[in-house]
Amino acid sequence: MTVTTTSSGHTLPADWRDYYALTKPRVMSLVIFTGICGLLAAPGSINPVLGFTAILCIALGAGGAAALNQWWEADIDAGMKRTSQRPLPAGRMDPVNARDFGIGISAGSVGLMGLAIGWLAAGILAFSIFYYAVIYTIWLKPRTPQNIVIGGGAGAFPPMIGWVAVTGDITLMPVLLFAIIFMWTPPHFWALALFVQSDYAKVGIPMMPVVKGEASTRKQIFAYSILLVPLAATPWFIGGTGALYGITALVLSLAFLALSVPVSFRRSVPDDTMKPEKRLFAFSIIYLFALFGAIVLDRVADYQNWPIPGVTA
Ligand code: HEM
Ligand SMILES: CC(C)=CCC/C(C)=C/CC/C(C)=C/COP(=O)(O)OP(=O)(O)O
Repeated sequence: MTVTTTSSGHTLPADWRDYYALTKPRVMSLVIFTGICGLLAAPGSINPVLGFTAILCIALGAGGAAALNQWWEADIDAGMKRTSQRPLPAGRMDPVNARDFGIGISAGSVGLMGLAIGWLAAGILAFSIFYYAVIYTIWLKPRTPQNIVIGGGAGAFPPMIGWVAVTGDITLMPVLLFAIIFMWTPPHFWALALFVQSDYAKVGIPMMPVVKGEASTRKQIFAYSILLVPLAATPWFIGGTGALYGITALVLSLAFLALSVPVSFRRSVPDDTMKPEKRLFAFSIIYLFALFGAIVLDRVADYQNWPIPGVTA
């Protein structure tokens, strides 16, 4: 077994990077960011050590759920070009170790969240782990083209968990933050699915482009992108944020909608470069980072006193 040495000369087991890869760090970086934003945007305050603990629990829970997802899907991942080099399909790790790692950090995250922060936040964290690892990965993903629409809920919980860690209760605002990610997920993923659909067809996963075809998928991307415009601005409309967030949300969502237009009203041709789809997918990630960053900036900049349409004169 090769070993890796750190800058200080300490050796690490060669497979620590595989355990890290099991947590899907690149994807989960945005998931955790939305959790941090939910915590920072919530009214009230939290001890910084407890705040850090809450975010650590969200990160461990997301990573544990991702490890369980990869343990369950090792055979599917082996059949897709995009995922074939992951630790399990590539044979670099014992599946039992991946499963135990996923269970361990998931359970640890829920227990620590409950003891340090509160059992409502811990309960939502536990449910989101179950939602991703069981409801989405085992039940929905292999059965229905609505898999990522319903399953998208799993990825929408982190900002609610961060918010509840501070306030201790679920109000309309964290529900709206959940709804925004829920509505964002289908165009985010289907833009990608349009240019990797052959992979999913090969392993028999009923993603929308495989089951309903490109035209239907493209129209649905447009529909969700239209709905995202008013939804993303709703926290402002109801007075939950100031105009800094509200205007940023409208500009970002209209840009998102504009990028969805070429995706929605075209058909791919043989050897298509799929540029519009790749642009929309890439922008979907920038969009969510910027949108949730704006929620925090708005809270910090205290724009709460700006005139809010329909609420103040
Ligand atoms: C069921 C819901 C979702 C599905 C099916 C999905 C699917 C995917 C897929 C297949 C990729 C390509 C990454 C790879 O090849 O490993 C990806 C990338 C990404 N996803 Fe999603 N995603 C979902 C939800 C989310 C959520 C909720 C977030 C964050 C809040 C998110 C953030 C990202 C990010 C940041 C990337 C880029 C990762 C990179 O650069 O490698 N995704 N998504
Ligand atoms: C706190 C907590 C539990 C957070 C979870 C957040 C979450 C569910 C994010 C979704 C991330 C994602 C890439 C889903 C796709 O899985 P996939 O198996 O369809 O993607 P793949 O084909 O790349 O493996």
